[in-house]
Amino acid sequence: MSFDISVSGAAAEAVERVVPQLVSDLVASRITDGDPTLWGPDAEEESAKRLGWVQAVVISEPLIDDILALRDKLHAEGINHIVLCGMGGSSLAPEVITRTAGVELTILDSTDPGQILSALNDRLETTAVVVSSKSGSTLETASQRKAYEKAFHDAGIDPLERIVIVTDPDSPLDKDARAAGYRVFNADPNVGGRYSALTAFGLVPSGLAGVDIRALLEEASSISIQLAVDSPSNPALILGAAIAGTTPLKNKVGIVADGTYIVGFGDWVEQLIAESTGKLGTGLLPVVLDTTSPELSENLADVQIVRLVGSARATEHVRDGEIEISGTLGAQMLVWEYAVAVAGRLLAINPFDQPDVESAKVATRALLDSRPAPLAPAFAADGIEVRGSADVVAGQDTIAGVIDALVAQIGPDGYLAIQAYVDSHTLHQLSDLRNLLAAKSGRPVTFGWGPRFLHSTGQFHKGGPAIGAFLQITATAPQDLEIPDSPFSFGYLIQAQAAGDATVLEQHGRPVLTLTLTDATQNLATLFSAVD
Ligand SMILES: O=P(O)(O)OC[C@H]1O[C@H](O)[C@H](O)[C@@H](O)[C@@H]1O
Repeated sequence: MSFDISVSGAAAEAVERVVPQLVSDLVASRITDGDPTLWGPDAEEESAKRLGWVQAVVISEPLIDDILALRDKLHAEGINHIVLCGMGGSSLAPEVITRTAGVELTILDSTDPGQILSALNDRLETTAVVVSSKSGSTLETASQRKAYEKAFHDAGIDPLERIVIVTDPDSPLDKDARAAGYRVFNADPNVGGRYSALTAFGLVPSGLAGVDIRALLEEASSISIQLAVDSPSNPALILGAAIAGTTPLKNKVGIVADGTYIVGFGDWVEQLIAESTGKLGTGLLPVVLDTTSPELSENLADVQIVRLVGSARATEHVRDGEIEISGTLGAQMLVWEYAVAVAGRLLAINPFDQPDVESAKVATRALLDSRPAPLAPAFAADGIEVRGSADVVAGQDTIAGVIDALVAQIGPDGYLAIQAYVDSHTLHQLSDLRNLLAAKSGRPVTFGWGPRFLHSTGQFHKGGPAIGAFLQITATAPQDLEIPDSPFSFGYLIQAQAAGDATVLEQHGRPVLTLTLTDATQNLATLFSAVD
């Protein structure tokens, strides 16, 4: 069996109560048939052009030979290092697919100048770059493309030979890239970014990097008939009911890899859940945990634990109150896509739009256009500059003090989001703050690298229930990097992205604390001791 699920506690109660209704409403077969009326009249127009993922396996099959032929051609030319430039749905699937397969793929989903420089300086002579953007208008991706074009030119390499484009037909990128003479793979425009794992967006970079993408599609195919059937044993109906049907709603979903062979599934499913459901003041907050995370033992009434286990047998030993899942990667991707669509119906929202992502982009764009002088910090301590909401910074003069003040703002049903707009490779230790702050606050804590998370959980933070408190970590970059043909640099862009999102969060009445590391390596110790 390619997929198994076991439920207990409130999730089991939800399955018992909700699934019969889903079956009698023919939800599974209607999703499979592309019925756009399942999410109400307001969602109908969008849903009508967003259900193509149901047929992704069939649609993607013809792409495989072209991808493998290009891989062979690149190999024959000695090109064996693949970089992927893309944000959100254009990079999260290839990340989990290649990590699980143990295949190298350098993913550039950052605007941090140091991180971009490291990628540009890494094996350029033997590198091919996939530039992926469904809309073809994402600023980060366009900037990364320009940086690689310049780097190839400067090295005397023709970018047309080394850059491959994945985008929707007729997008601005599609038109521009075709006119310039780039190799372009088009994806199905009737699939939204976060549902695009099994389309060209997941397959082109993963296939070029060396993954057996045919096997991935076969894994998904093996479960597709089960998902289309209106039956109480349909795993997507069970999962959808278990995560979105509990009463009262457990609106945080703690996802922990505990025995699964899949590496990094939480980071992919995080976007699918958060961006699909976090809107109109409701939604499910995904919280990616590890097996030592405090949330697993705290029995928080509003957190539903989902444990990704190793084998079907492991799901027979489900822990009290948990959901346990096992399965192949391709099958899990398709099951979760169906389940989140089901969750959208249960939560009475449109699972295919992302109305609040745009607000942060607009605020960032305003800063990029006007380029105001940086806001003076409220204070600085031990080389860390402190800015933030008045409730958090007023009366404080230590890093420990402001962090405590932010934690004190988290309500009984709230959560803390750590958002680190830094080089995620050199400052990887920052993610260890998550478990520490979860222990300190006794509440769920999410961790995201900026600007990557803006395209993943960013929608929930602004469109979901207004219960988050936000810790931004930024850094003064030791070196900046110009974006070719742009009035601002990567260093300016990442700061504007943090400041733009902070403005929008504060407009939603949420507390924000921004800590700027002026000497990142030295400041880490201060930060960790302030949290302890
Ligand atoms: O693939 P792109 O069009 O560049 O979009 C990348 C990301 O952009 C936005 O943030 C959307 O909210 C995401 O759903 C999407 O995955």
